[in-house]
Amino acid sequence: MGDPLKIGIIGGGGWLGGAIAASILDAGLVQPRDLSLSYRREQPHRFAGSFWTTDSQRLADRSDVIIVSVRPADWQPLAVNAGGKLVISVMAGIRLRELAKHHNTDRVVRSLPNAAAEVGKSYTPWIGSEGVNDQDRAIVRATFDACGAQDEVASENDIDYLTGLSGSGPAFPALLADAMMRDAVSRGITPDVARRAVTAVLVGSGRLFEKSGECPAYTVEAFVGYRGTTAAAIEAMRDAGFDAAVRDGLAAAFQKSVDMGNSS
Ligand SMILES: NC(=O)C1=CN([C@@H]2O[C@H](COP(=O)(O)OP(=O)(O)OC[C@H]3O[C@@H](n4cnc5c(N)ncnc54)[C@H](OP(=O)(O)O)[C@@H]3O)[C@@H](O)[C@H]2O)C=CC1
Ligand SMILES: O=C(O)[C@@H]1CCC=N1
Repeated sequence: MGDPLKIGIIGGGGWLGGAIAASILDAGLVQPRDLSLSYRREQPHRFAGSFWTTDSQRLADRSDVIIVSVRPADWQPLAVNAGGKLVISVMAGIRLRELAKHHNTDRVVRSLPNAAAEVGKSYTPWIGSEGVNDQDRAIVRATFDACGAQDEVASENDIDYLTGLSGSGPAFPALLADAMMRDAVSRGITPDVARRAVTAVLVGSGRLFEKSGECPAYTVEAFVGYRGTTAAAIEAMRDAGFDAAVRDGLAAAFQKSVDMGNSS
């Protein structure tokens, strides 16, 4: 067996960095003493036994793998020389070429998890640079399997598109849930009941969807074919522009990711 893996998470005090840290610790991919996390302002009281620092270069020096999880706007001023080590970025928009140049390594991975990493249910597409080897790939898979599911994809264009589809994805059911809740409350349903009803719909339909493995079009058609209340709702939502709203939203996220890459 080789030496235990040492992992550092720059921005480990943040939302996604903290979720990844919790997932890889839970999965036993890294031991607490081999995990380093950097923060900027206030040290979070999490991950006892791990190494917290404000010095991200120190973190990089004591790690084999460096995960970069700061907001894209905070990345340019982040001067960290990885010296050829594996760098895994979870940042939206930042391209492989820029990552390699900025961190002085040809072993870089661009990935895009989502907020469900917090409950071990992220979906994470990723792509590696030419310098990434088979062992690096195995580390990336293990890292994002610990957070949910992952796929290596064919191009950075795929990452830009999936940044909207799955990276931003958890926001879309939240948007639907919010609209449903507000409608329910406006019709006199108590907020408590509305919240419980909407939460049950989201969680229950997610589980159902996962279990059946059906194509969503088939499910929708089955409901439409029933010719009841659900068909009435689906047809009214579609007439009101549901499909176009989703298409335009995904296009806006895709474009934003490309624009962020052009300006980084
Ligand atoms: N949240 C999400 O759902 C997803 C996020 N992402 C990507 O993940 C990245 C992180 O996002 P998220 O976790 O939401 O953001 P957060 O703001 O929650 O976390 C970023 C963290 O980075 C810290 N930070 C900033 N600069 C430095 C620095 N120089 N050294 C050490 N720490 C620093 C911040 O500290 P401080 O609070 O003190 O400023 C903060 O805790 C982003 O690039 C985003 O694009 C990708 C997919 C999904
Ligand atoms: O909204 C964002 O920019 C980040 C990236 C994908 C999800 N959250």
